[in-house]
Amino acid sequence: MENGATPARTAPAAVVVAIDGPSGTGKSSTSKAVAAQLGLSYLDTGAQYRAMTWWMITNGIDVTDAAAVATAAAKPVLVSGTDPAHPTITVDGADASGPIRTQEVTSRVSAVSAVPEVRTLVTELQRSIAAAAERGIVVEGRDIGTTVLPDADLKIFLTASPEARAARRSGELTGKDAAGLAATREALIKRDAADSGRKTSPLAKAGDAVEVDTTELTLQQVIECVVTLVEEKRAAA
Ligand SMILES: Nc1ncnc2c1ncn2[C@@H]1O[C@H](COP(=O)(O)OP(=O)(O)O)[C@@H](O)[C@H]1O
Ligand SMILES: Nc1ccn([C@@H]2O[C@H](COP(=O)(O)OP(=O)(O)O)[C@@H](O)[C@H]2O)c(=O)n1
Repeated sequence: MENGATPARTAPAAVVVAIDGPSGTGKSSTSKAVAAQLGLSYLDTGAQYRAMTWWMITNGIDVTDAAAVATAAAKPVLVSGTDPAHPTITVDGADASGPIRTQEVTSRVSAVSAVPEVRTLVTELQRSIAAAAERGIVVEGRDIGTTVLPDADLKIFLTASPEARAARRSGELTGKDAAGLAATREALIKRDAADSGRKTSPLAKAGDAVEVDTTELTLQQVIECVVTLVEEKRAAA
């Protein structure tokens, strides 16, 4: 270095991480923790489809009428906050973080997210959020590695047995009673089938994604695994 000056420490290049997988595999918990640990932004794309669904329900749109959903899709203004310590979502300026988690929204979101016009709009929004994340971002969903960010630096596909996923979800919602567990398992399998079977950008593992089966792993182990994979990518860049 000329003049014996200390070289300025350059910030690591922005890294884009795509985390996909079915419900209850640990995408949200893992993505938030990895983003927080590495100083990256975080985007929950499922929350955006849920917000779109909530808006449709609130505005009296029949979510089984794909043409009506397609026509209305451009109306709501969705804004996602990308701080992993405090992720937010608003619809037309109103906080939607509570209402998007209801059973009503959960049971209808797959119908709305299957509508191509909805996906086009939401995908554009997701790409613009990712492009604006100066230090990089962890984006979680169903089609991030395959469609939204096919050039992501690292793609992870999380899996877990239906039993493990239902137990995790059921523990969140209703406690551990057997009837609740069975109902949660059925609803989860039905939503996976709808999300995997739709024509437009279905839930799928990208060819170059790293698959991590979380069935027998603790959340902490999954987080450590993903952080290590990101650090390896950065070191190799
Ligand atoms: N490896 C794991 N072991 C046990 N519980 C987990 C694990 N990963 C996530 N969880 C729990 O399972 C539930 C669903 O996780 P979440 O991150 O919301 O999954 P997803 O975003 O894939 O639907 C949460 O209560 C979370 O704390
Ligand atoms: N990239 C994405 C993310 C979610 N979704 C849809 O949004 C729904 C809700 O996603 P979510 O991530 O909140 O679902 P959970 O796994 O948290 O239950 C999914 O069931 C899909 O129908 C999608 O189609 N594409």
